[in-house]
Amino acid sequence: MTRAAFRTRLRDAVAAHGPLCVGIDPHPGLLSAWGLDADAAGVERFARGVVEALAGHVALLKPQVALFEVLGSAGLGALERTLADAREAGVLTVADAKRGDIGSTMAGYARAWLGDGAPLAADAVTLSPYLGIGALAPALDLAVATGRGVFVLARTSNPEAAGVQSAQAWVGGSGGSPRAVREVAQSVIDALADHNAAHAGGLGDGSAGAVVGLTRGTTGRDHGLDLDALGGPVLVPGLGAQGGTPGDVAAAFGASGATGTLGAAGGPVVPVSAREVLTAGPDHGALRAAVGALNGSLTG
Ligand SMILES: O=C(O)c1cc(=O)[nH]c(=O)n1[C@@H]1O[C@H](COP(=O)(O)O)[C@@H](O)[C@H]1O
Repeated sequence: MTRAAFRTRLRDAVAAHGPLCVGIDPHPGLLSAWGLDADAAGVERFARGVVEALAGHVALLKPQVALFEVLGSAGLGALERTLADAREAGVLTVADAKRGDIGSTMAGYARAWLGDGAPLAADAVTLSPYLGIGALAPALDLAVATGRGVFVLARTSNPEAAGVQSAQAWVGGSGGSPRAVREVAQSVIDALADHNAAHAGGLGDGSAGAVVGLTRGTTGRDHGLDLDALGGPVLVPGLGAQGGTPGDVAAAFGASGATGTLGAAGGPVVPVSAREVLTAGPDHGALRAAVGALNGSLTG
């Protein structure tokens, strides 16, 4: 299959629709508000309804895998059909699976979420680097080979993460590079930047994205994390239900963040909202209006 690099496709989608990524998070409370049962049929109608309403109106959709997985095989079937709908409708997806394991197992996760022809293949997947970023190589490599992407957790939106992600780590010291102390979150970003630099311009261009949450108050070029060398997209959860605002996106990532670019060659910056947008449903027009309003605030 021929396709452009994930980041190129994401940039085009952001240029067409605005930077917002909408999470497909079928929480029981939302199912009930939409008049649906909290079972696999309800989850499927909810998730496929979001795709139907928003395909052609949003740059990226992010199904939350946990909320399908909880229903076992029927839930995963619903997720398969949701991803198939999105593929057919031409809307980009990132499966929010937050996978990360030892390399040999990671190869299985990589094929499951990023492999051509895999039932659950999405355009990108979220990954956790806390078994060591090197352990994620099978997924980073498969993303390069297939024109897909990964978003690796660097600084997440939840306050409990600070103890691990803000710890200081010794990095470098091999291959002649000097040893230096870096915040763990920065060391993740630096590793992704190295990966992207090695694959610039091809099918893997910018395939290694970072997750940088909106709500921890210390993102962006002025406040610690240096994203300028990343050379890839940034997924920014925390908008809406977790308290983040479009103004916070601009404050954290600079004015360029709001328009979906970052640094000289980085980005796009893609803020995420699930619950705040989804509460506007199930009416398709109301969902589109909520997305339009948020995109307007992000770019205005
Ligand atoms: O990887 C993610 O998407 C993610 C990372 C993070 O740091 N924080 C975070 O909230 N998320 C996900 O983003 C979504 C946010 O949902 P809302 O808070 O409803 O907008 C959920 O599916 C979270 O699992």
